[in-house]
Amino acid sequence: MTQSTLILLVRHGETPTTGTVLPGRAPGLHLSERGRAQAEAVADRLSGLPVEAIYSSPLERARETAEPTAARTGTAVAEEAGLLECDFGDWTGAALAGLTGLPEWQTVQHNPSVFRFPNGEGFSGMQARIVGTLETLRAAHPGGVVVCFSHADPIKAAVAHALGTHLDLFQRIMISPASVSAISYADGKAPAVLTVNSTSEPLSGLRPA
Ligand SMILES: O=C(O)[C@@H](CO)OP(=O)(O)O
Repeated sequence: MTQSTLILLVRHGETPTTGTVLPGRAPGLHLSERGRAQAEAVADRLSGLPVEAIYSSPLERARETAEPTAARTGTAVAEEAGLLECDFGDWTGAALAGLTGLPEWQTVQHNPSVFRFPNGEGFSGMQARIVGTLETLRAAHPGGVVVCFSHADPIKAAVAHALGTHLDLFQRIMISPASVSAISYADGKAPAVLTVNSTSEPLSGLRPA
């Protein structure tokens, strides 16, 4: 029987606007100094895992978070558009303080499955995209350890799906900057969520040697 495939989902490290602006897919947002330190810490925490492949959202903050892990493991980073941030459409670049007062914000929080960002992507479409992408990557690396660098909302949606949690409840899942969440996929079985939003522990125990 093939060993399970382990997919690690890493949110990018902090940027100068994390928590204050909805950056979305706007280009040119880089890690802050603290974010770069978090990216190094991710590489430390993953050391000891037999990483077979690394994929990243094409956005700078995700690529920069992947770099130390790539250097440490000697594994090239492949860009994967399926790991991109949600397309926030007209809300891209908006200050969160200005969005939280909008009536639509209540839908974003409490009924996201029906919400589509104006001129952007819907949460349901985003979830289908990230789940489909992980399915493709797991099929490409049977039995392997695959590290994927992505963004908060897609990771939350992927974890919710693996848990069997409805998308309308996905805002209850916390995904912090530079956190690692792990899902194991075995043939013929439901996915197993091994850890969510891990920000401090070493992770080599997820795939004992
Ligand atoms: O703005 C945020 O809080 C999240 C939403 O997914 O984005 P990112 O993980 O790209 O910072």
